[in-house]
Amino acid sequence: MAIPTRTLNDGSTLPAIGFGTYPLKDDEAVSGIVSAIEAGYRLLDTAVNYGNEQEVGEAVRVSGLPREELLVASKIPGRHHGYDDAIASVHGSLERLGLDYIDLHLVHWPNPSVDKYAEAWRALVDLREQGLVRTIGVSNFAAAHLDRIIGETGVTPAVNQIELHPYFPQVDMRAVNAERGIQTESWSPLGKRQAPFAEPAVADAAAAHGVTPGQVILRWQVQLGSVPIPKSATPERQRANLDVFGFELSDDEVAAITALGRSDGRLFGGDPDTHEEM
Ligand SMILES: NC(=O)C1=CN([C@@H]2O[C@H](COP(=O)(O)OP(=O)(O)OC[C@H]3O[C@@H](n4cnc5c(N)ncnc54)[C@H](OP(=O)(O)O)[C@@H]3O)[C@@H](O)[C@H]2O)C=CC1
Ligand SMILES: O=C(O)C(=O)[C@@H](O)[C@H](O)C(=O)CO
Repeated sequence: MAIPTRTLNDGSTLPAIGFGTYPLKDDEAVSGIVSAIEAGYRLLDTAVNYGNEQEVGEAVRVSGLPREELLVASKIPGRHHGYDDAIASVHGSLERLGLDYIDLHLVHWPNPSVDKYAEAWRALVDLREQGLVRTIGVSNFAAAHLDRIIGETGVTPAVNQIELHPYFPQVDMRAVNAERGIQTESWSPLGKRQAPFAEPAVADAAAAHGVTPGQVILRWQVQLGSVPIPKSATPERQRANLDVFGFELSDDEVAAITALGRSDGRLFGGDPDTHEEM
């Protein structure tokens, strides 16, 4: 089944589901990403800090698909936030990927104590002008971080990739993004090691629709309007995770899953206002 698309504020599109590549490395990464592409994924999410950009580029070539049919996303790490460092960071990503442009590039974390994320953003704005990156966005940005970079550059990120899963449904940040015309992407969309597959809200919906709990959670993500990027090294799960466009959750089912949210629901305490990741 064809994957629907989301139109971004710069006129480009993203598939409604992408593929997360962390922590895939080495041969497992190449074979895992090639099998994901064969399953139908067209958006591949990597980062400098995942140490697997080379493998992502290799998988793109091994897949044999025309370059323009795939979207590669990467991220600038905190240690590269100075303007010149950010420019060099993206050139490094291009080199490791072996690509002549990157489809989507994000500032990975704001690292507010370093206070240079606005410089990294200005670098992305300039790299987009040069055509080296097609679409620019951020990750783990709170409202104040977004408003600062928008205010300083007049350029609104196309995407904000944030932690979002049933135990952390990000009601407020989804609204913050939507109010600014920013597409939300969900990292750890299944809840990673805390996947709430056995929660009645999830298990009951799975039974009602004849699908798996993982498919219910990813369908919930789609109906929230976010773009989830589940990771799986297993071809069977890769295919199942993509197969969420043949059923629809009711409003009550969506609300029941959202109600699983908890104030301490973050996976590792990654609060963008305080978490530092270099
Ligand atoms: N911007 C940021 O700060 C962050 C971005 N990310 C991005 O988000 C992506 C996804 O997040 P991630 O943390 O990997 O978490 P996910 O929620 O995607 O969960 C991945 C885990 O779930 C397992 N899994 C996948 N599908 C199923 C299924 N259908 N049934 C049961 N288990 C399943 C996988 O195991 P198996 O492989 O064995 O199937 C893996 O252990 C990352 O790969 C990365 O690209 C992640 C964290 C932070
Ligand atoms: O995977 C990422 O993109 C991250 O930003 C990390 O924070 C990652 O989730 C991790 O390793 C947390 O311990």
